[in-house]
Amino acid sequence: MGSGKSTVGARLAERLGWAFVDLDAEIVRTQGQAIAEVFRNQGEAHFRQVEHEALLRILNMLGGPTVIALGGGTFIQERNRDLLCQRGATTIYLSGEFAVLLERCGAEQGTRPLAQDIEEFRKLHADRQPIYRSAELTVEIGNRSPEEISSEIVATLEKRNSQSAVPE
Ligand SMILES: Nc1ncnc2c1ncn2[C@@H]1O[C@H](COP(=O)(O)OP(=O)(O)OP(=O)(O)O)[C@@H](O)[C@H]1O
Ligand SMILES: O=C(O)C1=C[C@@H](O)[C@@H](O)[C@H](O)C1
Ligand SMILES: [Mg+2]
Repeated sequence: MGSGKSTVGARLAERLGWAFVDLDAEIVRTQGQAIAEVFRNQGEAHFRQVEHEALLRILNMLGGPTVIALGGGTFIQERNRDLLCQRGATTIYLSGEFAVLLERCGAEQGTRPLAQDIEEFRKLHADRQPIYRSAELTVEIGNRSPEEISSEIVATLEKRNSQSAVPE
């Protein structure tokens, strides 16, 4: 949470000339309520089901190359990781110091239900690390701007593509 998936994802899509979809924004649009309200009114289990269905719908409707900003817990569900893998998605973990994430989420107080209590957020973040790190690529956000982070991702993707090209 707060690593910049939505911000960097949008910038990355622009740089690549790809479409961009933000999974949380899609949930807000289809549910007609903020994420915090879905948690409050229907509970986390319901949110996770809605999140999974939204990811499936997005993947089924892709019209071309697309950057998808997942929610902070999307990749934690095994069924979502399986789905992304089956569809050939390149998964990228934006890794950052907890203090940076905390500061950013604190500035948007109330919007992330699982970041309300600092110690619970810290534990959740630590517990999730092994799964986040199973993404195909890990990018350290450091203190860099969205522009700098997306530049690194573009360069990494270009390098991977040139390495996987069949030599003549
Ligand atoms: N590289 C950056 N430098 C400075 N501020 C940033 C950077 N990336 C994102 N931010 C800011 O940090 C906050 C959180 O970013 P963002 O919403 O993109 O995170 P997220 O990973 O999508 O969070 P979530 O897991 O809740 O979806 C926003 O206010 C955003 O403007
Ligand atoms: O880390 C999480 O579990 C979440 C992160 C946000 O993106 C939202 O998807 C929601 O607040 C849950
Ligand atoms: Mg986001």
